[in-house]
Amino acid sequence: MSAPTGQSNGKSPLLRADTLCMNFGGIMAVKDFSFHIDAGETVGLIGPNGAGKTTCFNMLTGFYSPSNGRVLFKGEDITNRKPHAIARLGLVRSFQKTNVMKRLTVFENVLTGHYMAGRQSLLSTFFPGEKVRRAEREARESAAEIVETMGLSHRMNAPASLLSCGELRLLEVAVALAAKPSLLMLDEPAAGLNSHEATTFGAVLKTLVGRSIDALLIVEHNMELVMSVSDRIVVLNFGRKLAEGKPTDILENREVAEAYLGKAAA
Ligand SMILES: Nc1ncnc2c1ncn2[C@@H]1O[C@H](COP(=O)(O)OP(=O)(O)OP(=O)(O)O)[C@@H](O)[C@H]1O
Repeated sequence: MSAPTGQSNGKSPLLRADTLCMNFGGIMAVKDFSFHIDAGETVGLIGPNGAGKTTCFNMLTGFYSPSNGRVLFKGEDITNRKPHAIARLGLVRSFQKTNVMKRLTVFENVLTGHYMAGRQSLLSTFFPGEKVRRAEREARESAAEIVETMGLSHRMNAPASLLSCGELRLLEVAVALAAKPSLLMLDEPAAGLNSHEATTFGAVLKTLVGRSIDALLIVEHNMELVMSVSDRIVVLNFGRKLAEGKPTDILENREVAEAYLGKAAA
């Protein structure tokens, strides 16, 4: 069931992490963690509180320098690169904290996401030529398309402050998509959603790979959601990979049940 070396089967993976370790002053938060993500996949990274999921996210995206190991993205070694340089290569992450500006409309938020990720110079903004005007047009078209992809067209001109929790979570993903990721990494994107909202959210997430992005990595505590959207699940426990496999295999895995619920419940 598991792929302990983090190697994909034959193909070159989109992302590959080899024996990542993170040592916080003597505490090993992550130990020898290897895994991969292929283009076309949605991978769920799960584990009990404190298992090391966010630490992994931070190492994969340049926010932490691993104490050991390396990260390859599209075959390029990105270990110790700066987060913005990694994002420019197409590896974009969300944070548990919202990236939405409440006073801006849905459309304006997504457009802002474009500009934040853009490379337009200040000079060209003040003295726009045809090239800048074309880029502006394309950014607006792309923002409208992303809003539609996320199922928020009917809320396009609504201030974000008026959105429901479910709509807000969708908008957060839309803003991340504006950075044009190849691999999108979402850290607890469904936090606070009720069951109905989580179902809608999951249905939208399922449409993204192959349409807007090449692959998706999702850290999520909502088991129903993560099991329904993921092709493959990787389980962390005490900083180590405990299991890896299809959602159905993970749901039946005794060690995983024990890690989450304690031995008595397994
Ligand atoms: N900056 C830090 N300094 C010291 N210890 C840290 C730091 N960040 C995380 N840790 C520790 O590393 C371990 C893994 O934490 P991490 O936040 O990665 O887990 P997690 O799986 O994301 O948890 P949660 O599901 O609760 O968000 C925990 O024991 C945590 O206390």
